[in-house]
Amino acid sequence: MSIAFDSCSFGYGRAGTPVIPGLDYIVPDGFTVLLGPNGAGKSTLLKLASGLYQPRSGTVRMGGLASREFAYLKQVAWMPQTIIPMTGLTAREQVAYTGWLKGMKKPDAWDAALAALDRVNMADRADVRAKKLSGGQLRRVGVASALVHGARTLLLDEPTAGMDPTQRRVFRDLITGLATDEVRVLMSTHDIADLAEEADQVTALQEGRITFTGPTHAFLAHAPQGTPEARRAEAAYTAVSALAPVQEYW
Ligand SMILES: Nc1ncnc2c1ncn2[C@@H]1O[C@H](COP(=O)(O)OP(=O)(O)OP(=O)(O)O)[C@@H](O)[C@H]1O
Repeated sequence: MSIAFDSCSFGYGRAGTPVIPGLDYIVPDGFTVLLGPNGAGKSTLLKLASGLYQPRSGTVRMGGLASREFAYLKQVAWMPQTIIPMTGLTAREQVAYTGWLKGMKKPDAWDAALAALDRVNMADRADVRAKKLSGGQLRRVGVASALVHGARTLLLDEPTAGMDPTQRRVFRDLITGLATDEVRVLMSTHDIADLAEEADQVTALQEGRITFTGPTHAFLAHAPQGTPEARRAEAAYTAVSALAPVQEYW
């Protein structure tokens, strides 16, 4: 069951212009990259999908569940742009705490935390204080926190921002492997050239409106003929950014 936005509108403050002005969108299966320039509304969309924000009008639902229901929140995991280490907690405690917040029993959360840290190659740091971890290690803790309670949709907000190219490659491989038949991953990024070809699907956002959503090969087909392979994703992105918003696609 996927997350569906139906005429979803959202703005900051009561009277503020909507940042998301009436969005219809279904989070695709597999691994989807969410592209868009600064301020397009990517983080806002992810927060709406996570249930952290509620729409001003319209709905965000998963099957019969509205995004404000706890049963919905248990099905999704959101990784913010910045992972804040919790004072005094070890990596394992921080991940287990997230699991507990999502309704897991303490012993289950404790076991699942180690398993999640293992999936991100951090099991050997499980007992290190989160404050002592490097930026990259802390991001892994963030991914482990997203994995700990077995969510069906992972919402990752620019998890590779600020990483060096090598670190980014390792991290990207890790994230690509998280999507399965049962688990959807929606990840925002600025890193168009690197990521588009590894994703199953691409969604492009412009001023809170979707200009493209579909399989990666269909996205890349927007690159003008003769564009060199290395530049296709970027050229396709430029082309879809100029498209009119998608009106109906589901
Ligand atoms: N807390 C806030 N209060 C008021 N306006 C906000 C707030 N957060 C975001 N905005 C505004 O909402 C719009 C969308 O912001 P959002 O962070 O969702 O975009 P984004 O695509 O994630 O951008 P970036 O790539 O720079 O992270 C921007 O115009 C931004 O200034």
